[in-house]
Amino acid sequence: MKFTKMHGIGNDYVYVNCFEETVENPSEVAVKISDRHFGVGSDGLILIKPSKVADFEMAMYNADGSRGEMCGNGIRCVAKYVYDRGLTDKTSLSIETLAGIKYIDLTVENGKVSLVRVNMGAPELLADKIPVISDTKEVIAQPLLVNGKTYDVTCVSMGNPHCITFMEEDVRKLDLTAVGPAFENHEKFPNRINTEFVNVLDKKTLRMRVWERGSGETLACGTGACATAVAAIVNGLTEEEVTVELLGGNLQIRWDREQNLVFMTGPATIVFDGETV
Ligand SMILES: N[C@@H](CCC[C@H](N)C(=O)O)C(=O)O
Repeated sequence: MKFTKMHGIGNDYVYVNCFEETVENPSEVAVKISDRHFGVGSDGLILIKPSKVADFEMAMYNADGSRGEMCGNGIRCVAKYVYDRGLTDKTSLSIETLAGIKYIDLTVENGKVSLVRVNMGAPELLADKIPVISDTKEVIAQPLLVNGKTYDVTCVSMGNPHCITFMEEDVRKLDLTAVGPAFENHEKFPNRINTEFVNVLDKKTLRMRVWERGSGETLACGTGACATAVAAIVNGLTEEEVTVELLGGNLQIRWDREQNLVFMTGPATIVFDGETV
């Protein structure tokens, strides 16, 4: 199987061009190929496929083989792949995901994509749609007991579920391997959850670390950065356009509240091409 290793600010996946390749059991392939010792090493597997309803389809699998509805860093990489590799010459394109069709604008320099802006659609705050088990319609700044400690959490879906916790403690010092799995598998989250640990640096800047459902700690999460920006705005912590600083780099996120659409802008990088034996 031919593949391409790519990353979006350090959130790395193995990409397979399914116009040329067939992947029989993507969940199994995702587990094997993601292994950082016995495989290629990645946060998961992303298939680039033909679509009947959009220009392309993206199918994403976490490192544990589970399917993610959407991947913000992944969709920027898919957009770069299809343009740079000549599968399209469009600089505005649409990509089908399990979370609906996303619309993308490319910045091209010297024939290659340098920046990708994604219309991520509307955020979902209703608890039963995320889903989060709750007595209230939405979960905004509510206490959640995890491993004997109470966290103040806000939950948002960007097509996939996120639980955001703003804290005073420097998130760079947290041991996510201790607390991440407890959030991910908490009884309140029937579909498990991605968790963002966040410091508000100022009205325009957030610092975030993420524990991803199905992949553990990653260097960045695009849907997580969008969900975090929305959570910060509904909690009155930031303005409507923010820079989210992640371990692997920065993303620009804007929630246009008039249209109720979230826009994410960031880079995408091709690392190498390979072939499995
Ligand atoms: N890293 C991604 C999100 C990948 C999916 C997530 N782990 C899930 O299961 O929902 C991003 O950049 O958005």
